[in-house]
Amino acid sequence: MDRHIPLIDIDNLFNVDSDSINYEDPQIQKIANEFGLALHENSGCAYLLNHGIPEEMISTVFAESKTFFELPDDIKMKYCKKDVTKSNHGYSAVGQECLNNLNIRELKETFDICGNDCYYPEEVPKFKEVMESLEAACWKLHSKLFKLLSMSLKLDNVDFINDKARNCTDRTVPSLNTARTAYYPPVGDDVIAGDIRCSAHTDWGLLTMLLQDDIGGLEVQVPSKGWIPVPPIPGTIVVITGDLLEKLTGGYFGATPHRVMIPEDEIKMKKYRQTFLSFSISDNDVDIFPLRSELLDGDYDSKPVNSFEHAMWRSTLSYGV
Ligand SMILES: O=C(O)CCC(=O)C(=O)O
Ligand SMILES: [Fe+2]
Repeated sequence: MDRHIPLIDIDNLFNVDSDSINYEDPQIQKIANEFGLALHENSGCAYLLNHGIPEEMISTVFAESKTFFELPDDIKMKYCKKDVTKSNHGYSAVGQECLNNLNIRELKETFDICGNDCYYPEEVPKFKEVMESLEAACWKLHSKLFKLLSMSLKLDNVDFINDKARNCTDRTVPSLNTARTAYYPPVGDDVIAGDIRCSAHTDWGLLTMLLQDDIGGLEVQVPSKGWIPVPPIPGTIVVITGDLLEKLTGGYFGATPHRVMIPEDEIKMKKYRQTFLSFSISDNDVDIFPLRSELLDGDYDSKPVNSFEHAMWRSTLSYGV
């Protein structure tokens, strides 16, 4: 099969205690180089194999999420986002969020977990626990992936990117770091021209980890090739670069445009699709300055961006406020 998106075996790094990883180990350096190259060249996107997050943890999140998304609308709306200029937490119905700021209808529903003022659907008692477990597992992996990327940049400090993410996984520290469960309802006869499952956009943060079911439809935009599919591969996680990583690395890891198409296949179109996403977004008070290094493009705009301002700007545009 002609696979456009690189597949990287990260050799169960998740299950190794972070402090006991030997970053001098040639095997770890090889993984770091492959991963860095995959995110730098063309696709800005990679599949991770042997990521170590238990499949059961993922399928439980999909099952509990489905129970929530299939509740009546009036119940789901009790949990909708309260004020998108302040927090990213809560439920969004079809048509509420449009990620490329246009007047396109996105046929998706989401529940985002963000911040420390979290509320959860009481109708689905296990929702909170399973979401937070998978979120924590993703956080553990994020910090290891940041180390690999710092290594691939040949930086002495393997914690260079972690230092910029700061404490975003600590809920007592304000950040827009977010975990999202997404549900794309079966596409019915009321679909209109222009409808899409998720419109073209880049993510706002450093890295996004995406777990998808077997329906497909995700695509990334690759400069020389246009839109290319990122089909589901069982047992893998998809990693996508975001705006803050692009800024931090002076464009070396450019943010990757992506979207989700409605399947052309009639049978698949009538099926729902589910994903879980973990977006790593630095603490609110972090200013991201582009790194200076001979590897990087000296022409990159050196103006810093503030993490909160950037993510909030993107978020409010998506909700039209
Ligand atoms: O669900 C997907 O496959 C992608 C969703 C996405 O890109 C997003 O929510 O930012
Ligand atoms: Fe996205």
